[in-house]
Amino acid sequence: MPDIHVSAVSHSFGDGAARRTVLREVDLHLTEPRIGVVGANGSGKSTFVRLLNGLVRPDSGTVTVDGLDTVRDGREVRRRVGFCFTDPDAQIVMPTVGEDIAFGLRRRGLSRAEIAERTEGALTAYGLADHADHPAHLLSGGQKQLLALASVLVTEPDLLVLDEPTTLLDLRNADMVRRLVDRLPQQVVLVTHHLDLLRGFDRVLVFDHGRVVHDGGADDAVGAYRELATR
Ligand SMILES: Nc1ncnc2c1ncn2[C@@H]1O[C@H](COP(=O)(O)OP(=O)(O)OP(=O)(O)O)[C@@H](O)[C@H]1O
Repeated sequence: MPDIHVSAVSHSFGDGAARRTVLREVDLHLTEPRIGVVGANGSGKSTFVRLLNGLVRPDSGTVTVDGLDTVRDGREVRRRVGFCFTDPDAQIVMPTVGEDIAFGLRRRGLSRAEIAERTEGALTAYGLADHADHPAHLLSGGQKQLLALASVLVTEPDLLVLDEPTTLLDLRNADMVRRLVDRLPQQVVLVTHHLDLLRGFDRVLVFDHGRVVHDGGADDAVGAYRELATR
């Protein structure tokens, strides 16, 4: 499993009176296969996971993935860290569903035959086989979320970061994503408000006002989060 080191990371957005500190002195060493991230709206979860592939550069402190610094070695880090955004529209880059899945593979210099084979496999695995030539922006919200997941997983990253991957999915597809995450060989960091997705996770971090206020097994952490939410 990749080795994630987050050392003394603080981060703020905005300037002057509008300055808002979103992460405060976060220190973590993450090596477990399944890591969940929960917390109230605005508690810093998305900002935290965006550190992991260098999308957010910390104001202070460092983040490394397998010894690679997410700022200094950003390009290499992004090859290893697959990232699925909450809003799948932010991730669709090509006109059709099939082309979108193939896009990440083309950038990796694979042969035409290999790209076609892997793309077809992903289309089938995510229930999108009938939509290969369909305009990607015309998919339903949930189908777009599945496409975003397929386009990232097809590149076989070492670490997969999922920021609320099931917000738009119906019950069946949300369940499909849960089972899929269970089976993945990769390390997964998953942000969610759907606590049932975290069943069996090795470690769950609870964020509150930019700090990790609880860090433990799934049951304990979910209990701590519930308590925090009802305070
Ligand atoms: N690019 C940005 N510019 C300015 N402020 C930002 C930016 N990104 C996030 N923030 C602010 O940082 C705070 C934390 O946001 P973040 O998205 O990390 O929270 P979250 O815990 O993921 O919330 P949610 O559960 O609602 O998705 C929020 O107040 C948000 O407005």
